[in-house]
Amino acid sequence: MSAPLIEIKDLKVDVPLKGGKAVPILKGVSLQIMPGETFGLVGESGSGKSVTSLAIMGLLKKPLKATGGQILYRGEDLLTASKKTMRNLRGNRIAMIFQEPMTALNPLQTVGRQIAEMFVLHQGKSWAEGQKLAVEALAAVKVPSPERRAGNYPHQMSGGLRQRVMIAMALACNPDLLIADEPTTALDVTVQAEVLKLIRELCAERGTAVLFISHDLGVIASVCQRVGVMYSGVLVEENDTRALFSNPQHTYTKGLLGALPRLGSRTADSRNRLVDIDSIIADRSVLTQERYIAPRITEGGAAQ
Ligand SMILES: Nc1ncnc2c1ncn2[C@@H]1O[C@H](COP(=O)(O)OP(=O)(O)OP(=O)(O)O)[C@@H](O)[C@H]1O
Repeated sequence: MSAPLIEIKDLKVDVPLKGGKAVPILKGVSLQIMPGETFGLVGESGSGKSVTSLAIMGLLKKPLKATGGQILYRGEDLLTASKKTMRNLRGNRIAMIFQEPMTALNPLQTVGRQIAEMFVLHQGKSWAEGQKLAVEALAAVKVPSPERRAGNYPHQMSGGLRQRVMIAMALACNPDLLIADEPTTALDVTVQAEVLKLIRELCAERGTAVLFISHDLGVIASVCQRVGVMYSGVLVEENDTRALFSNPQHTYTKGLLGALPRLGSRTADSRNRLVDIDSIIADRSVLTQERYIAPRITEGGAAQ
């Protein structure tokens, strides 16, 4: 089995308070993402999914503070890497797309120029070459009439097209890892399905690993090979997607799956009702004390 691309070991992130106390945000998260693997992080709002991804990108801002653990990328600890190293990695080797492309795109520049800039800054191309590559990148994400569209400003595009532009920018330098934080949450269902298909296909073609963050189990199931379930700053369960969906081990995961309405099956519990997670367990703090991390199964069938 090859070495992990990203290995997070016992990552702790706090918000320090006056008087030396701190609010724990991540309480010792450990996970591995293999080269080319699509890893999903699922969990309710506030469970720590975005903070985990910001830590990988080196973008934790005050008051958030990494207070322990390691984030190894090809063996180098990103928590102690220099600002210069992180600048070189971001956008180039590790790229990110967000829920709302308008917050990441510059409203005053054409999308063609913004994509071209990736090639100029990270690959030393000339602007003329960058513009040509930008049109090719738009074509690769299936934007119709890419040459004409390269001259559009972000506000002249639909939400779905803007997300395609973000994907084109993120994949411009063929990163090793794409972090996708709720990339389709703001899109309507048909556009969402197209964008998910695009991410899946492009990353598989290029061998790009994906850390896919979502609160939507259906989306995770359609994209990811392996899934981690976060609850209150703890990775409470991790398994291959199929195994996790067919045989959830952790009480919270069972609750999440029980709360999903399913076509073709009227019952989520024996009384035809969807499960309310709060009704499963009265004291939610108990949930973080339980963990189930399934070993990875290698191609030969051996557990690691
Ligand atoms: N800048 C900040 N200052 C203080 N607390 C923060 C900050 N950013 C995040 N938090 C806290 O950290 C916890 C985890 O937040 P995070 O954004 O990672 O959750 P999430 O699982 O991504 O949720 P969502 O799906 O809503 O984005 C939350 O309790 C949140 O309030």
